Amino acid sequence: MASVLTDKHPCFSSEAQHQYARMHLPVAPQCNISCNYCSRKYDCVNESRPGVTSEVLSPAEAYAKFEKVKAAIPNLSVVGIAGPGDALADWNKTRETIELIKNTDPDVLFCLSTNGLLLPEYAPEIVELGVRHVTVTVNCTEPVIGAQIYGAVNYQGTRYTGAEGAEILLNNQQAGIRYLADHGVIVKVNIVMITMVNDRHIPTVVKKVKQLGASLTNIMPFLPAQGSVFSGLPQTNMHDVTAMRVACNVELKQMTHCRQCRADAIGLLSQDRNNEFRSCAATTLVEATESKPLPFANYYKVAVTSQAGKLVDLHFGQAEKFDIYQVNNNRYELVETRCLEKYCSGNEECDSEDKRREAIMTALSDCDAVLTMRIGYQAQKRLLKHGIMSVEYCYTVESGLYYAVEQLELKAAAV
Ligand SMILES: C[S@@+](CC[C@H](N)C(=O)[O-])C[C@H]1O[C@@H](n2cnc3c(N)ncnc32)[C@H](O)[C@@H]1O
Ligand code: SF4
Repeated sequence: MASVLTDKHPCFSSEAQHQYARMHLPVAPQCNISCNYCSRKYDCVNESRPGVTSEVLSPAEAYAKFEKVKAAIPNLSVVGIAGPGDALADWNKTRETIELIKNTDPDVLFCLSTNGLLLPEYAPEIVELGVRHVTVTVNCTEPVIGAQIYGAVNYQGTRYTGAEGAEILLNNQQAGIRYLADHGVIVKVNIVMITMVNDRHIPTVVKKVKQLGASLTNIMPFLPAQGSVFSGLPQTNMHDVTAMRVACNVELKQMTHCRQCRADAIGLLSQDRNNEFRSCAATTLVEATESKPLPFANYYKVAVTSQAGKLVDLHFGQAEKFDIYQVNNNRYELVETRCLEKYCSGNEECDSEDKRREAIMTALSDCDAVLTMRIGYQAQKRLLKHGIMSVEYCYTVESGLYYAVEQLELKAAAV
């Protein structure tokens, strides 16, 4: 039977994702390990992926932001701490933030995300604080595989590398998951699927964490992050991720609706509103939208970022081609493919970069929406100035097109 705790948590329950909003409070910037896929140094405003945030807050600032968001989003059910580093590496700030909110709003569900290194130390306090959802990232169970994924593990004042460091991390993760599950905490395990590194080993991880008491796993595609050791590896194909989720679902419940959110995400999973609540945000995305006439004969034109045309599996900033579809709520047709330069070249400051980005906007300006796996705030804002809505989605192109139509119609109804 589904628990009331998971029923209201949009990340732990696919039913709750459409009804309940969550907010991530970025109060924990530090980390105690180095994952080779992680980069928190590259502060690109166009990025929308884990570890990215536009601000780091003190516990008091986080509390003030919570109050503001709660007033604006009454269906806010969950407050999570997902970095931008590790919730337990900055435990004092994490705990203080939770305590401040809990004292005034005892109904909020709290969750936190961790690599698990410090779970043996803090799991009893987590339980005592009343945190009932914890996400632990477990990418392998074998130290030799861990040695390829983790550059270093800093534990109790010593820096460990290779299989030695990985072994400490993996042992602590496993002990921590068992403790939490035995004490009534719902544990979700994130697994970053990295082709040729840990992909074949994932079913073993799922089996192990199930034995330890985890309730579900979330197999996520590896996203190459500029500035990370793995920046040159290819992004994991969504087709492979989906196949792995299906195979592992036989063993344990799988999360399939993860959006790999930013550390400051706010709102429903499908509609990140973090930009409305940034301390420096002068206008909202809605305010920035220019009106655009309704499309001819109720057909919308949607530009899709897809590697092979079947799945929405490409970041907007990485796309070099856009498939242009005409679509309404029961038909769609691919009308052309436009080859353009990449939006994100990594050369943020340069003047010609701005011109190039405007040229991309002009090339897409006849479209009503861009359907993409992920898109950053500045790129969304620029698209909206051209009257183009951005829709983040992570499954087939076909279902994504209908989802985009739904979003366009909702927007039209709200005007
Ligand atoms: C930024 S972390 C924050 C929580 C914590 N430090 C951890 O690693 O679990 C949130 C999630 O994003 C994942 N992640 C970070 N960088 C990633 C990347 N480049 N590709 C895919 N997943 C990534 C992490 O493994 C983790 O599951
Ligand atoms: S544990 Fe989390 S924050 Fe730390 S390096 Fe890994 S992904 Fe980044």
